Amino acid sequence: MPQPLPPSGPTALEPAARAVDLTRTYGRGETRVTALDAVSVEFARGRFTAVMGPSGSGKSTLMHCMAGLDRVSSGSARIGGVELASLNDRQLTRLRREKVGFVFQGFNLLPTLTALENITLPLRLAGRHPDTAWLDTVVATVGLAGRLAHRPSELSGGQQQRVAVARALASRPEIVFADEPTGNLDSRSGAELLGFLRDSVRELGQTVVMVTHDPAAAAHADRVVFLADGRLVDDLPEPTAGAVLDRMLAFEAPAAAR
Ligand SMILES: Nc1ncnc2c1ncn2[C@@H]1O[C@H](COP(=O)(O)OP(=O)(O)OP(=O)(O)O)[C@@H](O)[C@H]1O
Repeated sequence: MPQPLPPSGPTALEPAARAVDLTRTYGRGETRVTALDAVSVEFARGRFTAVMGPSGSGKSTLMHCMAGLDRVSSGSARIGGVELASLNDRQLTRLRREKVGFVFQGFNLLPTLTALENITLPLRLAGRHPDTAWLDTVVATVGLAGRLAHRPSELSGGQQQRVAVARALASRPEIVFADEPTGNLDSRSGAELLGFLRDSVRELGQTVVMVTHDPAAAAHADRVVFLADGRLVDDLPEPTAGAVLDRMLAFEAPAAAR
């Protein structure tokens, strides 16, 4: 029998995810690295947040700790009110399947499965039946109707990444984490994909957190948070590409002057 997940709490008011003083260190002694240093951040429901910062600033570590793919060293990471540190491995796996969607740079589609089979695979693994009406809405939102019987090799890179987005949304997760989802796409496919992610937030009420290096990509989000040296250093609402670029230059200027 699967053990029940702890209750999610008063969900309407609870942010989709929250970190409090989240610290993650790797290694010991001289090789010890503090990837995240007491980061506190909330990701509100129904919002699209971009996470930016220089290489090595802790962006992927933050995503992995928040998504339950990595354990925190100290502090708290919660999804919909559930403290991830309180879960055993089996409960964590279930929480990831049921409440979290992932979109990675490399798509991670299974080549022998059709687009539709790829999209519904996590649900089937979780022993759940897809909600057909929701699935139709997701497929229409990401513009994949007519491509569902194709295998990944018969789809363009942009279409493959849209399959990955539909797969992340298929379970109607509490939150979707996307790690540089446009990294392997040409600029047109990338812009399209960002439009679909934004539509999933605006029209379907989903919550998306996306790591990106690209100010134009970040400008599709409702908010940008900036990391530097494992710390949260800035928080920009309603970002424009210009404003994001200005912040990035402001962080880089002191480093360049050293
Ligand atoms: N498994 C690990 N073992 C040791 N050090 C790690 C591990 N994962 C990450 N780090 C270190 O933690 C720091 C933050 O890494 P992280 O991958 O989160 O940065 P990032 O901002 O996502 O970088 P990039 O933009 O280059 O992907 C880096 O110094 C990295 O070398």
